[in-house]
Amino acid sequence: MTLLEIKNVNKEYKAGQKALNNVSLSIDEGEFVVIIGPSGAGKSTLIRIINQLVAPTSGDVIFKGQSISSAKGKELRRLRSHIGMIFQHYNLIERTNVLKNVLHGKLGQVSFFTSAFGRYSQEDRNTAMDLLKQVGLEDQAYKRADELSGGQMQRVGICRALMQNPALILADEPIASLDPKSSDVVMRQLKDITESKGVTTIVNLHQVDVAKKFATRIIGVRKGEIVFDGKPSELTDDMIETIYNNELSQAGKIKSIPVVSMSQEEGQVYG
Ligand SMILES: Nc1ncnc2c1ncn2[C@@H]1O[C@H](COP(=O)(O)OP(=O)(O)OP(=O)(O)O)[C@@H](O)[C@H]1O
Repeated sequence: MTLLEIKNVNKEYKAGQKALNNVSLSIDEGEFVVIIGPSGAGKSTLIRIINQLVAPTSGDVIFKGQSISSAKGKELRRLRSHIGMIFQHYNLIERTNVLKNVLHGKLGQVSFFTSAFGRYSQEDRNTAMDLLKQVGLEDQAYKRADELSGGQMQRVGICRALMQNPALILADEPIASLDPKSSDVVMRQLKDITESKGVTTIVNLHQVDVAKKFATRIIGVRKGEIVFDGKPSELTDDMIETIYNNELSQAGKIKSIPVVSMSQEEGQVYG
């Protein structure tokens, strides 16, 4: 069943400069979609337009059968409460313990007093603890968030997003600040836990090899347009070069070639 439809979406931050150019796509429930593309291609803009952190210049975003791009106020908050976000820099409250950070995922679904005074129900606490167990962090529940490693913090970020029981998770470069091993753990857990809960997931990544390893569908974006949309097995080396062509041909940007050492360990090197 279709969960999300992006219809003829354009985004111009500055008049005449298209960050997204007539993008249309449809995402079904249960998909694990990875968006790849060079720096500045429009990946973050595409992710942010889905939950209206960025408003499209034109076009429509339909989520669960309703237009989120024309929703305002209470209605927009209601639709957003079904969408969990995972961020590159985790966005945890560092001085607060891990369990409370996970419980913060309930914000928007509980009263101001519940969240302000930490009076979450036992049921919510049990759910948060269960989620931490599923990512192997139950022992860390009462540690301050800033005592964790980056990979552990991102796993807390995953639990916090799931705490709101979302239909959709958007992850904007969730492993960009992590080493290859931690990246692999985070992506594996994100995939397993969202799959087990039937949550649809859309992730922006710079690493093509990681995309191929975990995605059920890969979308390649270049200069604000979708230039590839298919299964990981259909993403050929030629297509990767098409998506990243400009990057590869500009010697000065060589650092942005999307290959990390994890792929080398596995003998899957692209680019
Ligand atoms: N807030 C903004 N104001 C003006 N221009 C912006 C803004 N955000 C993004 N852009 C521009 O829109 C285009 C797409 O940017 P976007 O961040 O979506 O790309 P990206 O593929 O996510 O890049 P990266 O991988 O480097 O994060 C770029 O040309 C960028 O400079």
